[in-house]
Amino acid sequence: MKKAKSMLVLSGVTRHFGRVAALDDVSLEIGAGQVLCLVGHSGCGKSTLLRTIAGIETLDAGSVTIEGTPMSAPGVFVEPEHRRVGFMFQDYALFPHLSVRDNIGFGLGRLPRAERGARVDSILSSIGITALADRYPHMLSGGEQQRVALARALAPQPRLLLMDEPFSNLDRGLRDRVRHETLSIVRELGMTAVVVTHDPEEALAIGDMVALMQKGRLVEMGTGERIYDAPWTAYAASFFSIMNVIPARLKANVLETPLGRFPAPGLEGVPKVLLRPQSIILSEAGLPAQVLDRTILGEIEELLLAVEGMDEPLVMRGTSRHDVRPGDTVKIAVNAHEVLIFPSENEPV
Ligand SMILES: Nc1ncnc2c1ncn2[C@@H]1O[C@H](COP(=O)(O)OP(=O)(O)OP(=O)(O)O)[C@@H](O)[C@H]1O
Repeated sequence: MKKAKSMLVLSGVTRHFGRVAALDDVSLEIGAGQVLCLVGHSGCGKSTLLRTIAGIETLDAGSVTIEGTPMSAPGVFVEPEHRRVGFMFQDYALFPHLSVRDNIGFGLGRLPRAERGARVDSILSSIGITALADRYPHMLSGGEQQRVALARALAPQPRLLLMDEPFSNLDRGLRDRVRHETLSIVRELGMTAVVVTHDPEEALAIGDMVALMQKGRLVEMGTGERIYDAPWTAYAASFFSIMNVIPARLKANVLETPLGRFPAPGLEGVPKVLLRPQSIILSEAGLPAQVLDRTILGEIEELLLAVEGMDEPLVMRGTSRHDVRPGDTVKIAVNAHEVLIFPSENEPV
């Protein structure tokens, strides 16, 4: 497949606030038409990175390049309004005293009046909110306000759309629908977008590429499928999924654990061994474990199990129902190829 032309290149982007390294040597690249999701715990630097791309924040070192032109680099700073970047804020930041139509047209001041009107009509129609054109923000539901904020960010026809937690103000049921619709619009327009979220599932669901950040650094970037199924770091593995931490000892290229022995050629030191709850099954041929608790989480059943040699209960999850209760003894097995093993030196702090 032909590689898409680079829309955005970040190289060694660094930004300190006093002693805090909000961004520490972040480098990444996204192609035209791709959606990148920046994800990580609160305070890891996601918003600062987005603001740096927009030019609302300056850099201490590194560079931001859009479509091959440096925007922020040593001796270069292109003002935000000249970057052709659309920004959608978490709280939407709509102007309360302006109608929907005027909110959307706000950034189009330089266009002749008739052209501005036509542009606003066209975006109202493509986002499906023509009926709301003459209302004011206080007359709109949360989902409608989100739509207007999206329309306002898209109206100046940016080459890059930046969205900071665009769905976090919506409640659960509405969020999934609005998220789906928003992404459909972004994809139909062929927009390149960078979306910030703290929600691992949301990142996997919407990003062509997912970039996981921790303490100002980029930990891993990849497709959602790769970063979930085959994480390079224990940090990423545990960020996107609940994990059981399995105590292990390395002996002659074999890991000895309370759940069995697993081949680990070439490993040294004290590796970290992780296992997803769904990688454990009940099997007559398996090891004994005692049921501590059983919880039905809707579609999923969760068993907490005590296993000899493990200090922490083992969490097992699956869609099958098991007729067991606390105190019962069961036999468990693990899918050996689903055991995640990380060399100790591979870990960010
Ligand atoms: N203007 C500022 N002055 C001082 N410190 C700041 C400023 N902006 C951000 N920081 C600090 O930089 C770090 C990164 O902040 P940032 O807002 O980018 O994180 P985030 O990942 O977006 O967090 P959240 O998900 O909570 O919004 C934090 O430690 C924050 O306190």
